[in-house]
Amino acid sequence: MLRLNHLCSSIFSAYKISNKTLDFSTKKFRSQMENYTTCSESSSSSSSKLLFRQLFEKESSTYTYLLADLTHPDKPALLVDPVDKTVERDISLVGELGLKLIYAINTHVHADHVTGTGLLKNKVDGVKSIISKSSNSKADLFVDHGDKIQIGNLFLEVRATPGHTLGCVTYVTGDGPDQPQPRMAFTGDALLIRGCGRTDLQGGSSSQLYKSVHSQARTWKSEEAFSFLFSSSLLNEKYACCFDIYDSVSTVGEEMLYNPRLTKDEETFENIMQNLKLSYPKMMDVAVPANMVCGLQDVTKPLSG
Ligand SMILES: N[C@@H](CCC(=O)N[C@@H](CSS)C(=O)NCC(=O)O)C(=O)O
Repeated sequence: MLRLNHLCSSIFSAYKISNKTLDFSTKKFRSQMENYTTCSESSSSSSSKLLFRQLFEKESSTYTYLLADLTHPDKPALLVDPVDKTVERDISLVGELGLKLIYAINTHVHADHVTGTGLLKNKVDGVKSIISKSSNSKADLFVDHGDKIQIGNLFLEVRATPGHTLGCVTYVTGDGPDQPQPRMAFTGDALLIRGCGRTDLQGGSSSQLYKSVHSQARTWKSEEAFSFLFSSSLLNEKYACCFDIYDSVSTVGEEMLYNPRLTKDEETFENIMQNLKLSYPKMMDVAVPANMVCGLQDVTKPLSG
């Protein structure tokens, strides 16, 4: 409940976006928020019911997300950005909840940890790995901007958000009366809570990241400002000095108002990004090659790509 209160206090205020004031305290929005009280299940007025879990891996400070359609007879599920070190935890949880894991999907080729995708494929029958085509990695299935990933009656839309890496994508829960509300955006490391992914490695570009976020923002309908934003990494300084569990979620609208990097003009943003002075990720030389093959530690099955 504390968590809900935190969300409410940061969200239930009037936000001004593109000269349009959005009232976050509406009755409708409050009732939608109540679906997140336990942070585990979200229902819409439809027959689909989303199960949602945010899971954390301490060493790399990575968030993994578990999503499933609870109303479908198979309870199909997917994991967004699994980590190799926490694969057993993820498999146990999927089993305990009676879910059928069908996809292990990645937002991009990570540099700070090895993806759990390969281990999941080896340990759970039928799991397929997914990554963007533009990542140039190996996987079972590739996605491009505009594609949809179906789990039961729920789906995720794929939105290209390059800039942190060349092939970064954001997965957004579906739009429509039978899809959960508010929508949820899984941004990987493109847009972080009060920050963004670094742009100095892996084909990164600050100008491209700026355009990715702002061009997406222009396409958002006013209600989408309410969408929850879930990243895969925390801002480096946030984790190092003032990590607070309540900062594990934001909204699209909140970031468009308060993100200290992306609310600046493009030139200032590029200047900020050039002067971050972040150290080289500890796992980079191991993680990137492993993640280019979706983390397949022991390649038993041929993959396309
Ligand atoms: N300390 C970590 C790496 C920290 C880091 O560089 N984080 C990345 C995301 S993972 S490549 C990032 O983009 N951070 C942005 C920021 O401003 O903090 C390690 O060595 O693993």
